[in-house]
Amino acid sequence: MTTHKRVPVTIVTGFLGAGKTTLINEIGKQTNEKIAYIINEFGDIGIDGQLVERTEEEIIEVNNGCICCNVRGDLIKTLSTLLFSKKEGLIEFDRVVIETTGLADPAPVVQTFLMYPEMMEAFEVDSVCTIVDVQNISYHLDQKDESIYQIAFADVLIFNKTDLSSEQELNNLTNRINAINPTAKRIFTNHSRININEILGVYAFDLQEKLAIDPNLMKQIHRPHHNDDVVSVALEGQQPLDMKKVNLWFSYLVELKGESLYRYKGILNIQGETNRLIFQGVHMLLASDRGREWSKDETKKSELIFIGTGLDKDTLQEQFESCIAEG
Ligand SMILES: Nc1nc2c(ncn2[C@@H]2O[C@H](COP(=O)(O)OP(=O)(O)OP(=O)(O)O)[C@@H](O)[C@H]2O)c(=O)[nH]1
Repeated sequence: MTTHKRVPVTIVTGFLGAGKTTLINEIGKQTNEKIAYIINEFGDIGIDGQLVERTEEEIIEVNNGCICCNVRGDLIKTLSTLLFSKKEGLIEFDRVVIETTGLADPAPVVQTFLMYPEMMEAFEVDSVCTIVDVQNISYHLDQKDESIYQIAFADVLIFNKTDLSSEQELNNLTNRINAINPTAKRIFTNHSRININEILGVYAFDLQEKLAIDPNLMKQIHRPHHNDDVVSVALEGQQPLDMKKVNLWFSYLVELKGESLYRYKGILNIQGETNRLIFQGVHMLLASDRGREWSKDETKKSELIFIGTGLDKDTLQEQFESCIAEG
């Protein structure tokens, strides 16, 4: 029997809006393990960290870019700090779960655990779990190489949002994905509701298999990716917003920009509301939800992030300001 003495690391990847944070929340609901979460977002404002429900866990947000390239140094620093804090008895954790940005290539993230002695000694990759948004993945595969790398590199493929796809569409999609990665374990679900024992403690990561996919994995070579056509625009403001105007603005965005808007999400301060309004969008699908109550000692504010192609910050800023409530 193999014993695993190092801290297991689960890497959760998948294209923008696929259901990664939803899975993180599902892990939180089911596990008794102490988990340190590292959440990397594409954009200047971290929304996901605020949407993770188990707040007593160690949640570290790494923003300012994508973990697989310009912030890889930040990832190593974060992991080193976690190790140090654990050694000093300041925190406890049995596992690390990393949520990458939806545009990350998982190979360089995995590389972190295979190339740096301090990391190799302390951590072991348990599995790379890729969430596949069955409603949008065909479009993403046509448009973005990152979604191909994420699928190719998976040990476990979670086909999510099956509630939004017909059986026929799912069959066609499975055939297309089989051609990219025929060996990964497959799980079909919606709202990332899986038995987490299917992804945690499975030790499915197989270096030889990964080298067959990417012979450069152990070298410092980084394939070019997310060419700068995908941008993120972050907006922030403290003045309360008018719900009716926000609805009109979002209808306009969904209708006219839905295709190029890969992901948009945020927390809104709506006039007259005691609770935060959470909105989440992936292309044409937009949902909103009442979040927790604003606490007395926090400043009420709205924070929004838009990720897509052809986005103009000034126009979005102007539209955002036009939603400010009067009086
Ligand atoms: N209908 C449907 N909606 C889902 C499902 N899974 C997740 N969602 C919704 O899809 C949106 C995106 O889910 P997230 O879990 O935030 O996706 P993500 O991959 O973390 O997104 P990014 O971190 O922005 O890339 C949210 O509004 C979810 O509630 C599903 O199976 N079916």
